[in-house]
Amino acid sequence: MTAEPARATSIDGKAFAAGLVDRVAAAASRLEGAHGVKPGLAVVIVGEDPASQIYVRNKGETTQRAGMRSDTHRLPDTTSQEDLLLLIAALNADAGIHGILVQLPLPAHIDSSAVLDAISPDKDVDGFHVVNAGRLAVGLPGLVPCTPLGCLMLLKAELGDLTGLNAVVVGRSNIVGKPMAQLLLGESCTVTIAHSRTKDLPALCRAADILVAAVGRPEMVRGDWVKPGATVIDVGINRVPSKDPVKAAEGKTRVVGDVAFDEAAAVAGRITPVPRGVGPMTIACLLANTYTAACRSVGVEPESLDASI
Ligand SMILES: NC(=O)C1=CN([C@@H]2O[C@H](COP(=O)(O)OP(=O)(O)OC[C@H]3O[C@@H](n4cnc5c(N)ncnc54)[C@H](OP(=O)(O)O)[C@@H]3O)[C@@H](O)[C@H]2O)C=CC1
Ligand SMILES: Nc1nc(=O)c2c([nH]1)NC[C@@H]1CN(c3ccc(C(=O)N[C@@H](CCC(=O)O)C(=O)O)cc3)C=[N+]21
Repeated sequence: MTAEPARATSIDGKAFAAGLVDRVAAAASRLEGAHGVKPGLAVVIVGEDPASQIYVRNKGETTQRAGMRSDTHRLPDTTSQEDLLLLIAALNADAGIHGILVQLPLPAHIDSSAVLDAISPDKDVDGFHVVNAGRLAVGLPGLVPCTPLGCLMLLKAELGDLTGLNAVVVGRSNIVGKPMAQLLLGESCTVTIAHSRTKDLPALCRAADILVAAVGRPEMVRGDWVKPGATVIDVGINRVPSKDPVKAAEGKTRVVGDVAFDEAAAVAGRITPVPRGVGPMTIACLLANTYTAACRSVGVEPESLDASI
């Protein structure tokens, strides 16, 4: 049997993200020129999780590249919840900081929701605070979680108007699946949210014009789950052993998504790769949210950052 050639367009999230970072940088420099406000982001990381360290470093570098202030607070994994809450209170009160991100997951002895809800909703650039989740649900302006926001920007750049399209979101987390579904509903898609208890997931996915996979299971979505011509957004970031058995034995890993890329690309119209798909958009949207929060802190309407590549 010969492999089917891939025919889907691979959506270049990395290039789109670079363009977005440039637009944020330009808008942030105009904000600073006009109002003397330099957007500032504080990232708090508790513990030594290596994947988190890489992500936090990328964020710091990209933030500075965008001409914004970036502070990283690294705390030992023995930090008490009380001390973490004290740091958040200090950052809430710091007028030079417009965005606060507490890297997840937190160590088990800390109650994540108590920590996330201690962040001022106006500085909650992750959009995880219950107030921002509520604003998104009722259609009020707030701060929208970065990963679903990045997915929506890619979808609108690729497809234009999404009205009436069937969207299936696989995953119902508060961080990705639920806000993704809210955003697609806001674009007048017909939205179905699937999860681990969904019956006949492959058949459900085959009805989707837009299929978003946010599951955390390497290559779970197969080619025959995809409707011909559909747009597939792969949010998954999964580390699996390297293909080369020698390297795998040395503990080398590679990153794959929640979608079996080659199979799905043979059927889909458009698909995001992993890496270089949704991941870079998450970071770019974090900067966009920090810019938005900085504008609102001085009562200025943020400039539109939406644009095609
Ligand atoms: N690219 C990026 O910037 C980011 C990527 N990620 C990645 O996205 C993925 C999802 O993250 P997150 O939402 O935080 O993960 P969670 O583990 O919080 O949620 C996973 C969801 O997938 C569902 N699920 C699990 N197994 C199945 C299954 N067999 N069939 C159908 N649904 C299933 C779960 O269902 P149930 O609720 O029933 O348990 C749950 O709703 C991960 O790979 C993560 O690394 C996350 C954040 C940012
Ligand atoms: N409070 C909080 N907010 C988050 O948004 C958050 C978090 N905690 N915890 C961890 C997850 C994961 N996440 C990623 C962001 C970017 C890439 C990214 O840039 N990925 C690149 C490189 C991938 C690689 O090679 O490792 C890519 O996909 O091309 C990946 C993962 C944000 N998260």
